[in-house]
This record gives sequence, structure tokens and C-alpha cells, in this order.
Amino acid sequence: MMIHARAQGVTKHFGGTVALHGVDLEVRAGELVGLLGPNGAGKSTLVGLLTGSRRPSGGRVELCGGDPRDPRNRRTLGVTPQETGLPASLRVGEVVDFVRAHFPNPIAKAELLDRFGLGDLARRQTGGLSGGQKRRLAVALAFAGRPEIVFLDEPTTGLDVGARRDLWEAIRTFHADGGTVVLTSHYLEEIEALARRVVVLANGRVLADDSVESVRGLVGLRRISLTSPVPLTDLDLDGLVSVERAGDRLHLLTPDADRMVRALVERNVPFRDLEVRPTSLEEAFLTLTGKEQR
Ligand SMILES: Nc1ncnc2c1ncn2[C@@H]1O[C@H](COP(=O)(O)OP(=O)(O)OP(=O)(O)O)[C@@H](O)[C@H]1O
Repeated sequence: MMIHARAQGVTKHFGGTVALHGVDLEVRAGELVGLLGPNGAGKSTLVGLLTGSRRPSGGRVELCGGDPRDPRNRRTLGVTPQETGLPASLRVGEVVDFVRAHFPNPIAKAELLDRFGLGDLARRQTGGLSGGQKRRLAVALAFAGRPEIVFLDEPTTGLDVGARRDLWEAIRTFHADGGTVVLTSHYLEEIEALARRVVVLANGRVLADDSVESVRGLVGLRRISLTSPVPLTDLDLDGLVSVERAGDRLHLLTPDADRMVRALVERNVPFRDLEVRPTSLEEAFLTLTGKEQR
């Protein structure tokens, strides 16, 4: 399978700040990859390197088989950066035409506007759009040139639930038609909703590159919730990773829920309304990044 984007041992320094420490990543044609990480993890920096807007300090980056800074390798690329400066006095339709004009075979204006729910806004000046409408336009522009690969940096930031769903649908449609997608997000449900492969970045390093299920499995924690008057913290329970109290509920994280429940029963700890479930991706992610910081 063709590799659409690749980073090999990539480092990036900004003065004394090391944004990326030897990152390896391969994105194959037709993949949909989620880049997940906390603020400052290096997601935008990595996207900038792969899309040719920045140069690596060390290592190699490749886009469509060559240098991302070479226009020949960028012909099939679409990008939505995290911050988009739209010319305030231009109308939505004009901005779309302006961007379409840069491509040999752009998507029809009406189709693009329609796909991103912007049809009614075509004659509005971008300066008068709401934050969410601007965001939708910025994401739509990434698709104007009929790209084969798009990089979407936090595409749904500032969107309400409905607009986010619609945008997910547009991204899914693009992917279902064979498009390659790399998206960054803080919204873990977003990665879960769209991607099967997730790359977890923290402090400039790849902590995990696997399926959503495996990233959860990697942490392998179970969450036990129960109501109990006993705080549990002084019981010295084997395998207890953390205890959190929320109102009268206690939430425990442990790799072996069966064993933990047996230990509670053996010690005659009173409890009721016991629930056991796998940890969410969000919890897995916090555990992974917590380990890295320790
Ligand atoms: N132009 C720059 N000059 C100096 N430092 C920078 C620059 N761009 C990024 N950095 C630093 O590099 C690190 C990684 O930043 P980056 O924006 O890639 O993270 P991110 O994962 O995209 O974060 P966020 O989720 O907040 O967007 C941070 O410490 C950031 O402060």
C-alpha cells in the first residue's frame, strides 16, 4: 500500500523548546488516523512538518513520496490549520472560488458549500460569520481541490453538537470514497467516532500507535464504581491504581477487577450498586500521559 505521509526520526526545536523528539509515523493511502494528545504535545508541529509549512530540525518527512515543501507533492493535499485567517471582507462564495482557482480540478462550488452546510451562507462576508461557521468554512476549504489526503487540525473546535456530527459525516464520506485523513483532536469521542487507528502524542513523543481498542488494552484498566462509607484509601488494596470520590460514589481503577472485588468482600467492606466497566479512551489517554510525565 502506498505511503501518503511519513515521518522518520523527526525532531523539531523552537529555540530551547523541543516540540518533537524522534517521531516516526507512516500514513498509508486510504487510512484515517487520529492524532491524540494534550495541549503542547506536538500535534500541530507534526502536521506542519508533514504538510510542508515547517522544516524539521532533524530526521525526514515525506508527503506523497517526496519533500512536502515541493509543490509537486502538494497537489493532492488539503489542509485545515488550527488557526485560519479568513479575509473578513470577502464573501464565503468568493473565498471558496479563490481557493478553488488554485487547483486544476476543483470540486463544484455548490457541492462543496452543500457538503459542509454552508449553502445559505454563500453571500455572507466571512467577517460576519460566527466562530463555528468560520471553522466549517476553513475545513471545507481543505476539500476544495479534490485532495487525496487531508490534514485537519482540530476540525471541530468551537462547533456545536449538530455541526460536529455533520462535519464527521463529511469526513466519513471523504474517507469512504478512498480519501486519506489525518486529524488531530482533543475530543476523544471524535477520534473514537472516526478513526480506528490512533496515535497518542505527549511531550513530543509517540506513546502509542495502535487501534483504539489496543490503546485501551495497553492500559488495560477496569473501572469499578460503588457506593461505600469506607474511603478505601487506607486499606492498602493490592492493584489499586487510583480512588476518586464523586458525591457518595467511589471510582477505583485497577488492572484486575475480579480480584479487587474479592478483596473488598474478604475484608467485609460494605458497598452497594457495584459497577465494573472498561476504561474509556479518555481514561486510557490520561493514564498513558500521566506515566510519561512521571
Ligand atoms: N512557533 C513556535 N515557537 C516556539 N515554540 C513553539 C512554536 N510552535 C510550537 N511551539 C512549542 O512546541 C510544543 C508543541 O506545540 P504544538 O502546537 O505542536 O502542540 P499541540 O499538540 O498541537 O498542542 P495544542 O493541542 O495545544 O494545539 C509546545 O511546547 C509549543 O509551545
